[in-house]
Amino acid sequence: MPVSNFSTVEKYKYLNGFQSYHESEAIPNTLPIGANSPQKPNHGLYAEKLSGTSFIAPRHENLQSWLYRILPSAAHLPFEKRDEFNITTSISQVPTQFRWDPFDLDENADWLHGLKQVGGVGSPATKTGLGIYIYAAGASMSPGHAFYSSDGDLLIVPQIGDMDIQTELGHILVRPNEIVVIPRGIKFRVGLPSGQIRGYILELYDGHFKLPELGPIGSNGLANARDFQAPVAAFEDIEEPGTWTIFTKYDNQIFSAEQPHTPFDVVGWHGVYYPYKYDLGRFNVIGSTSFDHPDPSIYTVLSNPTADFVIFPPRWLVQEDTFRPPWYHRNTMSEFMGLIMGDYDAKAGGGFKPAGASLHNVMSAHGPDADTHEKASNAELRPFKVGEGSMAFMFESPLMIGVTEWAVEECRKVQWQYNSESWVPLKRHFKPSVA
Ligand SMILES: O=C(O)Cc1cc(O)ccc1O
Ligand SMILES: [Fe+2]
Repeated sequence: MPVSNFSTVEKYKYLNGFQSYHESEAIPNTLPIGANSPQKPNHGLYAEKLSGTSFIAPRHENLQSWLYRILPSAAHLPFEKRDEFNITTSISQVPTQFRWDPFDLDENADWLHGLKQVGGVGSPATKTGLGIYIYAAGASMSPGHAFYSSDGDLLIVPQIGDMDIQTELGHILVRPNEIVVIPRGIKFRVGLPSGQIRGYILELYDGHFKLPELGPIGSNGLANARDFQAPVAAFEDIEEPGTWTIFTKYDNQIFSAEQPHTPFDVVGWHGVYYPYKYDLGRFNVIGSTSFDHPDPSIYTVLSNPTADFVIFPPRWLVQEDTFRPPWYHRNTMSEFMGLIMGDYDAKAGGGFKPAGASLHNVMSAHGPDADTHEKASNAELRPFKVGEGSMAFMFESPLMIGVTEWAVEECRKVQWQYNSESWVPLKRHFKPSVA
């Protein structure tokens, strides 16, 4: 039987702060004082360094942690390729505006077996670009399985179901309307404490998320640093040898390796490279209190040169003499959107549903559908709370986002009438004689 070092109450304790230097030990006197790699670490542990940036990365970008564990990660058998996984199908770059009906649930799969790539660009091998995935699962990953991505940092956006994520650095409970980021290389296992799960994932093949600069907003606002939560150290102490399988996604293919000991044996750790969660309900929304619709960058939660994570939380709209929904637009950026719950105010026509998605690529024109335009251009402009009970989000990237064969064909969720239902019905209102 695994021996855990925590009670249920203590299981989900967190350390608060974004990219703060944290340290945590599940047994007192685990972390060496004034050194990282003593000749004999305390309690007979092995020291292991986990680097998320190059050794020479500037101090303010340098992300690494020291792990003190029962056996080092290297103690495993060789990797074998697992061809039964087919997460990434061939990707094509097209300017088509896509919208998808809700992606299916899957009660039989576990999180890893229920993972499918929807879109992407670049290559994990050259550390450029990103991947976008949908997961759907109805079973916990086996206690003998763990996964890490060699390809990048995973930003997971649950849409349905709680995820009990056991990571090497401790436990995280993440629920819909929260997000979790699991950096490259950190092993984890997804348990399902309350039934089926489904959600979206953005994988960054390069770099790590930062909080956006606040500029004239000042020193607080948007996502505040103290609301990001890292786990506390927690370990399994299993003396009998067994078989554990470690899966990794490596250049978008799955490999696995067996080892005779649990990977969740980190008794203490310190550093700035760790998984963290954030409750989207804590986002402090800033908006226009006079006129005009601001750029959606005002809703950025996390930022990276490859992609930003932007949300559309419930908020008051008070602008005068303004068409309040998003304007019609074409961008050099591409926009992948998902909906966790509720409605999105730019799509009153109803085709954008929770668990569905849309993709508006580089310079592909889009904006409110015809119904939304009709309503918003005639609405009485009193203060109005938009998005009550809803949460839409966007993965926004300067790169073209290609679509996988699975997303276009196999999943059978594409709304091929998207353009003809949303924008083709827009009416002419042009009257040269009227100001
Ligand atoms: O296209 C979208 O719905 C996303 C979006 C929202 C917004 O408020 C402004 C621009 C934008 O691209
Ligand atoms: Fe847009």
